[in-house]
Amino acid sequence: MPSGQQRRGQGQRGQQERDTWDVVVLGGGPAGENAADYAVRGTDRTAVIVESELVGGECSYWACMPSKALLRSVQVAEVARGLPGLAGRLSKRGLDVGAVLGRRDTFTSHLDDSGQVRWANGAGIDVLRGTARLAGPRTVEVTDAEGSTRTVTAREAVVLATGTRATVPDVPGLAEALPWTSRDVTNLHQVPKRVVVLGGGVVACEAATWLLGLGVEELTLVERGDHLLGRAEPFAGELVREALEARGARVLLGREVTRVTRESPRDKGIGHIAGGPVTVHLGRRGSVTADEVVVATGRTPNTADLGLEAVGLADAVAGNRGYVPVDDRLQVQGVTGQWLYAVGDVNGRALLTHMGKYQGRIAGAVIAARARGERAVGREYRDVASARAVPSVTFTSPEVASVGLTEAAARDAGVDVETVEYDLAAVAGASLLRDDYTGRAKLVVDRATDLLVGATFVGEGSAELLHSATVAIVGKVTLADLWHAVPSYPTVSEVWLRLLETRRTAS
Ligand SMILES: Cc1cc2nc3c(=O)[nH]c(=O)nc-3n(C[C@H](O)[C@H](O)[C@H](O)COP(=O)(O)OP(=O)(O)OC[C@H]3O[C@@H](n4cnc5c(N)ncnc54)[C@H](O)[C@@H]3O)c2cc1C
Ligand SMILES: NC(=O)c1ccc[n+]([C@@H]2O[C@H](COP(=O)([O-])OP(=O)(O)OC[C@H]3O[C@@H](n4cnc5c(N)ncnc54)[C@H](O)[C@@H]3O)[C@@H](O)[C@H]2O)c1
Repeated sequence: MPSGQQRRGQGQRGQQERDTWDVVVLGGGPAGENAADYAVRGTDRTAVIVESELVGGECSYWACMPSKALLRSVQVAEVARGLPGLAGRLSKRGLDVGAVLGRRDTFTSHLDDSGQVRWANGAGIDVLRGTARLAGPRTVEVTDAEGSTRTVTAREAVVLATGTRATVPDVPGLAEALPWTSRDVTNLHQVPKRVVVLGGGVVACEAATWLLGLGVEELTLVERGDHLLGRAEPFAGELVREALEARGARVLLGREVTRVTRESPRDKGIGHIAGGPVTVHLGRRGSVTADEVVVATGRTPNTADLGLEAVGLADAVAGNRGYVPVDDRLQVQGVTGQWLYAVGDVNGRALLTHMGKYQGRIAGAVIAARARGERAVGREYRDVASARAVPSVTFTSPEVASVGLTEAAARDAGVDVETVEYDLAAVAGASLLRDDYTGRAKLVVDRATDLLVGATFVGEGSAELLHSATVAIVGKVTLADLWHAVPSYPTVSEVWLRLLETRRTAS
């Protein structure tokens, strides 16, 4: 048996000639990387990741990392402006945009994935460059940039981890106007003076926050629904709307874009203003003209050219909004032989990096167990979190952190719902963070069991608070027991005590 070091060396030398691996992963984003790692970790089994762009996926280069790098500078500056002793010392000229974009670029490794490839090789995983599609059971075709195609096979498992891309709605003139998508707005090189953001979900609200912070002078956000952040508790969207408006944004809710027109559209590369002024028409409700339009209206799974018909999956995927249907072991439903899995965004369960990585860990563990001849039946081999305990943080100002079910979702699920809310600004530890603190917390409780089924915290410091609620939900801690989990003073966590006190007073 070769040592790990020998095996890694052989893997790197042999991967161009080799055509069979134990595990073949399509897509090298965070979900695919974790599935490959957990499938072979500590063994001599072989795995390959087939990647058409950059190993590390959307998250590393065009999503989580650049957006959070931009938002950090914007948020720190905003907090400082609200603190006596600091506010007056800050330059009136605002942020040093070049330096902020430079820091962003260090977090995306200047769109160079060699560090991620080194990690993969070090973990015993080969990397093949090219676009992959299924050609039959355990068989994958890979087409490289020059157009040559080779066929690779998997002895044990194939994992689909091809993620999603930005949806550009079918609005007349929109595609022709060359709108910015999440890739451009996270990798912006120019700050347009006037921007229209289409959509009011997580991408739109975060992008509006950093665009305003970087100096956009006129920002209009157009959402077709009645709320921002439509999947969160309604008060979260309200607080974010108020905050965006306080910074000068115009938020238009319940508006439908009917047409988009642009003078001389020209593709100048990612993050560059793509032509002359662009006008977004809102039917009889007027129009808005800006220097750039950002489309943030949701995601489309990368399944259209994945060869699903070769394994009889085309109809099942089409009937699942284009997402690959999986069971709780992340095994693709409708395919026999226990060889096909799908993890991360592409299965549509929870479009978040941490959830994709969690699913990757589970799928990898199932593959490894089955390779050992085991049945993979225990709890460690099941995705138990995606249904009822998905944590998510929207890094707006104020932050929105939530886990589990909203009140509406809990009622729809038939839970005997009890709720309790508290003004986070009235918590000493929160009010210390900034003088203009705004926030609110809400718990959704199953009255029948005294268990928490959902929690939402809006306000500075919520992001790091969230895990306490996730632990309470997953660990099935009753609210009676939470009374004895004493939060430190003065911290934002003290909101737990206030929520429990409020509940006691009400009952
Ligand atoms: C602007 C923005 C900000 C976000 N911020 C956060 C955040 O803060 N926190 C969070 O948890 N989530 C965030 N998300 C969501 C997060 O980016 C995704 O949930 C995550 O990237 C999904 O990981 P994945 O591995 O499933 O897919 P991806 O990261 O999309 O990776 C899929 C990979 O597959 C490759 N691929 C696709 N098709 C093929 C093919 N046929 N052959 C070979 N390779 C292929 C792609 O090139 C890509 O590298 C954000 C999303 C956006 C758009
Ligand atoms: N911080 C984070 O964790 C983070 C950040 C960004 C994205 N994400 C993930 O990425 C996913 C996708 O985010 P998203 O914001 O692109 O999608 P989304 O589904 O969350 O929001 C899209 C919004 O666009 C609106 N919309 C759709 N078509 C429209 C139209 N024609 N005109 C106006 N509005 C329209 C929808 O009503 C919805 O409110 C999120 O659900 C989240 O899971 C996470």
